[in-house]
Amino acid sequence: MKILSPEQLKRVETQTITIQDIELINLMERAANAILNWLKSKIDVSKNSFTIICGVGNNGGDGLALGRLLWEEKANVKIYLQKNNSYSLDNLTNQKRLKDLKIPFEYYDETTKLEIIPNSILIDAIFGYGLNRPIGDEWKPIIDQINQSPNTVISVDVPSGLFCDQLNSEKDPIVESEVTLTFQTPKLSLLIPENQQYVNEFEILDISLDLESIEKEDSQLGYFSMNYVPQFYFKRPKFSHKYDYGNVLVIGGSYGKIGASLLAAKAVFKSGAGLVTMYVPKCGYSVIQTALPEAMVQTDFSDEMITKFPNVERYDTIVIGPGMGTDEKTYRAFEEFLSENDLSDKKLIIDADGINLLSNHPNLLEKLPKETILTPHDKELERLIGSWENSYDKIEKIQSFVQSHELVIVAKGFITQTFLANGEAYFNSSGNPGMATAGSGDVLAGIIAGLYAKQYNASEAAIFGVFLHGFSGDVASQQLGEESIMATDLINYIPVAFKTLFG
Ligand SMILES: NC(=O)C1=CN([C@@H]2O[C@H](COP(=O)(O)OP(=O)(O)OC[C@H]3O[C@@H](n4cnc5c(N)ncnc54)[C@H](O)[C@@H]3O)[C@@H](O)[C@H]2O)[C@H](O)CC1
Ligand SMILES: [K+]
Repeated sequence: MKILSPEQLKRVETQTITIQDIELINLMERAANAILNWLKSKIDVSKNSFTIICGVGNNGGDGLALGRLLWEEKANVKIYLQKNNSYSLDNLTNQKRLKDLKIPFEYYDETTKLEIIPNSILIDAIFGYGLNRPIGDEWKPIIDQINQSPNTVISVDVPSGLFCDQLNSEKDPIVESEVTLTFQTPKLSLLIPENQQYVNEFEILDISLDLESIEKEDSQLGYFSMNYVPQFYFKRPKFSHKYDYGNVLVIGGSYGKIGASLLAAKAVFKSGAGLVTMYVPKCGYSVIQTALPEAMVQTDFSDEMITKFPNVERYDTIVIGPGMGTDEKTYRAFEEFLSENDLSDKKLIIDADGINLLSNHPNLLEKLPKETILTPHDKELERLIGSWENSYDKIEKIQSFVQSHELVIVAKGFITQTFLANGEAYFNSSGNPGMATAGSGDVLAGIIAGLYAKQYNASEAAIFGVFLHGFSGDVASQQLGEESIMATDLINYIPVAFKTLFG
């Protein structure tokens, strides 16, 4: 799903109106109905109260229309409208509809003490994507009353005061919403960690904007959600053997960190690869033979670390890094491996210490095959590309890095972002805080490798691998709760995740 700017959304809106032969007021009614239906799916609206705070534009218009629909559903509703001498056309139409039905509303200005119905759901419909400058301090008293109220706050489209695609200043008054119900496409600001305090969680509501018009808009940013999963369905042909599903080599592990490579290798198997070989220092040999009898094991000469990389001729996919360490001997082995092998037809996934080695010796980056997948967390990423000022700057820096080096970067975080070699970035929608646990990243590298080894290309393996990893975490948390999830659970729930996604 594309992430669009306010200008693009406006264009799509205008085209939708022409193509569907409707008026903007009809879209506004759809938007209000979408919110009503969402509310009805959660609560009995007729037994609830709502305090709706509306602005002067179309976001306010959505709020007025919602007030009318809730009134018709026999909910207890109090509607506030900003006192002004200029309203959008459809805001005015909705004011008239309220008046025609004798549904009362009150005006407010910056001095008003809002009378929020106790225990009501507070609907924030002051500003939406039309915000074109920071809202001034005059808004502080109203926004403060909303944020300090004990009521549940639901924001329409965007928390009021929050820009859609640029950073706010810390001083800006912004509504802190419990849930943001955003229309049709996610707004970039909803996905940015700096805005956590305002966004908490969001849901995308379909208002049937014209999909072709959305497709025509140029955007390098996308949001990968459940709707896109079916295209990743893959059915194993009846007459197939293990070699059809990739031959994967996992290079990693060091004394005390054999577990990391083991987690990665298990995840490779669970995501469907045919054969897995592990290359570890000697101390890992019996551990792996016992813990993962399905894997073949080759060992380094060293007991404790990798000092020479193996011959990789027969493998098509190679994971490098989990638990490997950054000893100088390991680094030299890694450099020799990259310089002396023709890896152009190999699929490489580099994680953890493998990435740290690349950061210390950036000349090695040029030796990686095209579309090598790197899976850094923030610290590893910073070592690799340098620091960034904020999340928007981070996106731009990663985009230029992947384009200049022709790499794929999976930037891990609460909302993981996958950057393709052409600069496109996909924000992931699955996962939960329970997955912030040791070994989770090793599992992700393994899942991506397992998919890459099969029929998926680098971009697909990275984007879908990230989703599958998060989804396994979601299934695991439904069964176990977030608190107790361990990396091993993420692996154990991959089969349930596959089954839930593809039946
Ligand atoms: N396609 C859709 O998704 C649809 C969304 N709808 C809703 O419409 C709003 C966008 O409405 P718009 O009238 O363009 O803007 P706002 O209501 O967000 O802004 C109101 C108004 O305020 C002015 N303004 C901007 N910045 C400031 C400021 N800092 N201080 C004071 N005033 C400011 C600006 O000039 C605007 O006119 C969208 O979010 C949805 O909620 C449609 O209802 C259906 C289609
Ligand atoms: K809003």
